[in-house]
Parts: sequence; C-alpha cells; structure tokens
Amino acid sequence: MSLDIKAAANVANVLTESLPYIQRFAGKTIVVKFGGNAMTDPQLNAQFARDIVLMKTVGINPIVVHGGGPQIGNLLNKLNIETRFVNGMRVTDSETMDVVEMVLGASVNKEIVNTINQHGGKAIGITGKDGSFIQARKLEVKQQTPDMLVPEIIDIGHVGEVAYINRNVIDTLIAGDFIPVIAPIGVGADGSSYNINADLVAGKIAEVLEAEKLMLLTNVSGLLDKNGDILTGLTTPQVDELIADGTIYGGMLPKIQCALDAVKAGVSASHIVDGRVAHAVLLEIFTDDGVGTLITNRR
Ligand SMILES: Nc1ncnc2c1ncn2[C@@H]1O[C@H](COP(=O)(O)OP(=O)(O)O)[C@@H](O)[C@H]1O
Ligand SMILES: CC(=O)N[C@@H](CCC(=O)OP(=O)(O)O)C(=O)O
Repeated sequence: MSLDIKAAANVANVLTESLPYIQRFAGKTIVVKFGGNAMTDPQLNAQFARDIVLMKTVGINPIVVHGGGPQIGNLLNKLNIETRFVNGMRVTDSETMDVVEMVLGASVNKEIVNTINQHGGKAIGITGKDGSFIQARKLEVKQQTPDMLVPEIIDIGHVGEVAYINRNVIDTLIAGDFIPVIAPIGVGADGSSYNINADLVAGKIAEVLEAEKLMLLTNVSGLLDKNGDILTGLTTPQVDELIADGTIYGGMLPKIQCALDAVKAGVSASHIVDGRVAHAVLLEIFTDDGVGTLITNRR
C-alpha cells in the first residue's frame, strides 16, 4: 500500500498545531466533569477515555469527576422508587441514598475506570468516603415564590454540599501517575453519606487544586438562550438575569453556579461543553476557538 502523502501531511499539521497547547498545559491540572447525560453511548465513552489518556500522556493532569443522574433514575425506576428534583437537586431519602451510592460509587465509577484502563491509562476510582476526602454538610435549600415574604427552607434529605476537600488524597494519586476518577459522594462528620451534585464537587475540586480549567461535559451544546443560541463570555449579573427570567433552569442551575464560583476562586476558565460531540475534551483543549460556553472572570 502506498503512503497517502496528503493524509499524512494533515495528520502532521494537526499534531504541530496542538504543540503550543501541549506546552501551555503540560504539568497543569484540568478537572473534567463527565455528566450522566454525556455518557450514554459506549463509543463516545471510549473516545472520552482516549482523550483523558492522551492528556495524561502529554503531561497534563486530568481529574475526572463523574455524574450519573440518568443512571440513578433508571435504577430507581426499576425499583419503583419515585424521585423528584428541587432546584436541580435530587430529593434523597435513605432508600434513594442507598441507590445513589450503588450507582455512583460502584457501577458508573468502575465503568469509567475500566474504560480508561482499557485504553492504556492508570485510573483509580474513589468516592469522597475514601480517605474521607470529601467532607460534606447538609445542603440548605431555600425557595421563594412571589407571595412569600421570606424564603422557605425545604428539607431535601441526604443532599450535601462540600464542607472540605482533603487534596492530599488526590495529590497522592497524581504523584503515583494515576488518573483519579471521583464519584460525588461526601461523608458527614458522623460518617453518614451525602449525595452531592457532581457539578458542585467538580467545581470545588478545581478550586482546591487550583486547576487551569474546569470542563463540564453535558448533553447540550453549551449554555443556551431562549432561541437556542449558545451564550458565552457571560458576567455574574448577566447570569443572575438569565436565572431570574427562567432561561437557566433545572440541572443547568448548579452547573452555571459552580462554573462561576470556580473562576471567582482562581480557576482560569470554566467551559460548558457538549459531551455528545466526539473528542469534545480534546477539541476544547487543543484548538483556538474551543467549543461550548466559556466563563472567565474577565469583564
Ligand atoms: N439555558 C440553558 N441552556 C442549556 N441547557 C439548559 C438551560 N437551562 C436548563 N438546561 C437543562 O440543563 C440540562 C443539563 O443539566 P443536567 O441534566 O444536570 O446534565 P448533566 O447530567 O450533564 O449534569 C440540559 O439538558 C437542559 O435540559
Ligand atoms: C444532589 C443530586 O442531585 N445529586 C445527583 C448526583 C449525580 C449527578 O450530579 O449526576 P449528573 O451530573 O449526571 O446530573 C443525583 O442524584 O442525580
């Protein structure tokens, strides 16, 4: 078979174009949140795993934080347990918490770990209970309708927020050249389990590790306006307006909040990226324009 010079030159071009990005990000930490909605296709999961292994191979430290909302929903459904969300958070009673722990801590986590390892990476899966590294406290949810003078505090069960992250656990894995794959389960002071929205965990981990980037992979092309066009380069007041007028709702609420919090805390950029696009992670890191919605602290 003769060498296709044109095709070979294209490959060489792509490789050299990525050089400045490889140099810029070598040694840096990039936190990638793999949303449950973005991991429904085995082929895409394999491409995601290859992207993560490639990042590691060129000297970047990828940290994977995963969700699994739809997968939790499927098992709850099979078990005939009803579920509902308040402000994008799953109401979590004790029975639901058991299912959350089974799905996130076991099946989803080990599936991602195994796929990365099958592609030549060295992934280790942990939940926040390992080494008690994600300490959580109960999340207080406030809701206010126009007829209320003061907001009402609603109890949504074993739902947590991050109180503290012990970065030593992640640093130890990085030092051993492992790729940490983190399930968003926290542990309370009394040892109880907390279901934490994966976006919130990813954001906090990016903050604590002083990551270069936070990438949130989901099932939309970015933050969309009312006409379905991608919004990018937003400031905090603009985001507040979009929440107030209902453009941002449901699962996008915690996502956008943690993207903003992370850049305010020093992460250079947060990206909301379409995980349904093949090699979305590489496109974001190794191209000029990137894809999806970019949030920085710049005005
Ligand atoms: N303004 C918006 N732009 C894009 N998606 C939005 C917006 N507001 C709400 N959403 C919803 O947020 C969802 C993404 O959040 P979520 O379902 O929690 O995804 P993931 O599992 O990836 O975290 C989208 O599928 C969409 O239904
Ligand atoms: C409190 C809360 O809502 N926890 C989420 C945790 C999983 C998650 O965040 O998954 P995605 O990223 O796929 O949405 C849940 O129970 O669905």
